[in-house]
Amino acid sequence: MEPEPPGASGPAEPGPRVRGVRGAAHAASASVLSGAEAEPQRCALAVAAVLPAGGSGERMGVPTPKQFCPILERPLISYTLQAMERVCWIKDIVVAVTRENMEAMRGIIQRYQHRRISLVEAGVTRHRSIFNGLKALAEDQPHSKLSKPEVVIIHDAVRPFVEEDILLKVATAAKEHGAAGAIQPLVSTVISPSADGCLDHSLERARHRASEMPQAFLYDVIYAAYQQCSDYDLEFGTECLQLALKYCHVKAKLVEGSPDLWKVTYKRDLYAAESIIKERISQQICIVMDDEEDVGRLLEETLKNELNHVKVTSGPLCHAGRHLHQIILEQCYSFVCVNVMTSEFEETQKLLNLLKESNFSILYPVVVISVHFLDYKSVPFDRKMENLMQIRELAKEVKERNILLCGLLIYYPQDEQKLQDSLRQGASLIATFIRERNSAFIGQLLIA
Ligand SMILES: Nc1ccn([C@@H]2O[C@H](COP(=O)(O)OP(=O)(O)OP(=O)(O)O)[C@@H](O)[C@H]2O)c(=O)n1
Ligand SMILES: O=C(CO)[C@H](O)[C@H](O)COP(=O)(O)O
Repeated sequence: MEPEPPGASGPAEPGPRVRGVRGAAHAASASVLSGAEAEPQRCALAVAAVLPAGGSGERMGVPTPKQFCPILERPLISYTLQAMERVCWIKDIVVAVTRENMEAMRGIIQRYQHRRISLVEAGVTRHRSIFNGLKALAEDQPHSKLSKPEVVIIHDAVRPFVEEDILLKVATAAKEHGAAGAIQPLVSTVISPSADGCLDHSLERARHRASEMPQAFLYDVIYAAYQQCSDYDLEFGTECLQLALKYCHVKAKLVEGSPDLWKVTYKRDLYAAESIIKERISQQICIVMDDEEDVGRLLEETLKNELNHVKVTSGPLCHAGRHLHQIILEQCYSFVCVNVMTSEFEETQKLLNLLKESNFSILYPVVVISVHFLDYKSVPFDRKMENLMQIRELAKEVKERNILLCGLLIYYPQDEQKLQDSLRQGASLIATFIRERNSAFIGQLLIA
């Protein structure tokens, strides 16, 4: 068994923390993946989790095992770990990884500051990997920091959108029934073919369910089941709930799960996962501007009208960045910075410095759009453009910190109608960059 990574700590305290590097990153992680405001829940049980992550992802058809495939440049498994570790009542998270990927996994834990993780070696099948994880939690492990839990949750490393709510439901049901698992209605009807490749019979769809993850068990039940398992079960079995039934006569409680619990299996699932994450981190935009700025207010109004499903907040960068910390706590990953009174990039630079200090962008790419207004009666167009070309250097520098910066020049004519058109065009460009987070925009100066 692997020791905890350096800097790993005990269970997280409920609620997000803001101070320091780790605080910022994990505050950021508190509710974005769940897509909900995460009120920390309580669970009186001693709970640990085992995450099998030792597969090769054959059906994905790419050389990298799917759990290590990047989504927005971060490995898929890191999203799943983030979803598990934000649940403060899960004491230990044991991850089963193949020997050849152990070093890569340690790197991921360190880079994304995951906590409460222990690594064990995976087996050649999913059941064997899970068994190895369970063994690490057994009482008789010499030199182990892990303690035997009352309830163990088993969850695939490739199901990143697991929420605290379903984890609590399966853990609580496992305490009462001995075993519990998430289910979903079947999408397709299940049929049974005969040896000649023809239909033998079909199952009545409404009477069957798809078994998903997470599942939870009284530790003693599932450990005893795995100890009694045949080699055939360990080789070909796909259902842990069945093992509890077959070997311990425990009938699992089935709990309705959400469609987002699906298992990333094919390449298209990576695109789907990326879209879900992008959508979740684009639900809020913060406009950084001086309260007195009329033109900023107009832009804010236009953005609110054009993006009526998105929460738009605004405010100045206060002393010591207090206001920004508040915004970070509110899970905002998209900033529009209005530069009017000051020299071209002064406000943007201040915002970037705060974002860099907070280390907020470890987990998700943060978008910053530096907005400038073009009123070429006061500054000649060529000089304005020359100044604004600094955006390239600035963008290059902050890209290393996972901050995606682009500039937006908005034409500011006297004519009311033309100004409205420019603002609408600007709002549409802002919305596109925030939604797509496409690196082609980085360092570009967009013109509206
Ligand atoms: N020997 C194995 C095989 C699978 N798994 C894990 O079990 C989970 C669910 O399995 P599956 O989706 O089948 O993953 P793969 O086996 O990697 O995929 P494929 O069947 O397409 O090869 C994944 O997190 C996978 O890494 C594991 O820990 N050890
Ligand atoms: O959904 C599940 C129910 O336990 C498992 O994740 C699934 O059965 C794993 O099987 P495989 O590794 O063959 O895809």
